[in-house]
Amino acid sequence: MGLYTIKVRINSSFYTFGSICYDIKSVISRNGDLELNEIDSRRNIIIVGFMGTGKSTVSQLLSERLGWESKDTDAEIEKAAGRSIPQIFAKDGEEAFRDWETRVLEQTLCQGNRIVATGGGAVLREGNRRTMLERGWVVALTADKASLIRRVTSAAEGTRPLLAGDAEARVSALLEARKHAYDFANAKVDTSDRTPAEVAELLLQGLPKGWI
Ligand SMILES: Nc1ncnc2c1ncn2[C@@H]1O[C@H](COP(=O)(O)OP(=O)(O)O)[C@@H](O)[C@H]1O
Ligand SMILES: O=C(O)C1=C[C@@H](OP(=O)(O)O)[C@@H](O)[C@H](O)C1
Ligand SMILES: [Mg+2]
Repeated sequence: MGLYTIKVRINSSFYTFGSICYDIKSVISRNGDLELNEIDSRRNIIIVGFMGTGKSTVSQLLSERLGWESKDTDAEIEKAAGRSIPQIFAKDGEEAFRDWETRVLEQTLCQGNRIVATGGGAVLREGNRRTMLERGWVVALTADKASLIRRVTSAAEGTRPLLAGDAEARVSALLEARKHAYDFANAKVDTSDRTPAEVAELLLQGLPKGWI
């Protein structure tokens, strides 16, 4: 047997090994043994879907309803980067944003009992899809094109760099490009003619029996 030196760079309060999350605070060296406490990070509700399907809105409602913490990966990215999403896209480009997204998704899902709203493009990387399926129940919100356009062009909107310019044309092109991107989810809820509260209710009804 050779002698191995294992170096772990700790820059966060958890550490992932394979698909399991360990709490760094509970890494104790007792009698020279390394102990890692596994965090139960397999029970989360993860919301995916195209921009404007209502992921961020519905995650807040579910959080109030279940008393689970709600996290929005876009907000977490902005906090961690200290910049807005349009600023990240403008200065570093989409790939840099996707790298932030992968890191934040991994961190956010290293806990349990969370409602996690993702950004519409978080499903594009295979590794992200795997992480989501390993860490909870993935629900895809959908909506027809007219509803999406109405929502993403409303007064308070304008924060999505991928829709800059002709938002209607961009929604059409991206919807086509991503038409199968959300198929991996465990369940789907159509939000077109539903209020966010109705969407939240349907989503809860579709959870596996005895899961919450
Ligand atoms: N079911 C719904 N019906 C009508 N408007 C909605 C619905 N869900 C969300 N919205 C509105 O659409 C816009 C986008 O919602 P948001 O939650 O930010 O979507 P996402 O996070 O999926 O991009 C917001 O102005 C929000 O108030
Ligand atoms: O679909 C996408 O690629 C994106 C969706 C946005 O989130 P929402 O889906 O919450 O708008 C945000 O992550 C970013 O602008 C990129
Ligand atoms: Mg959102």
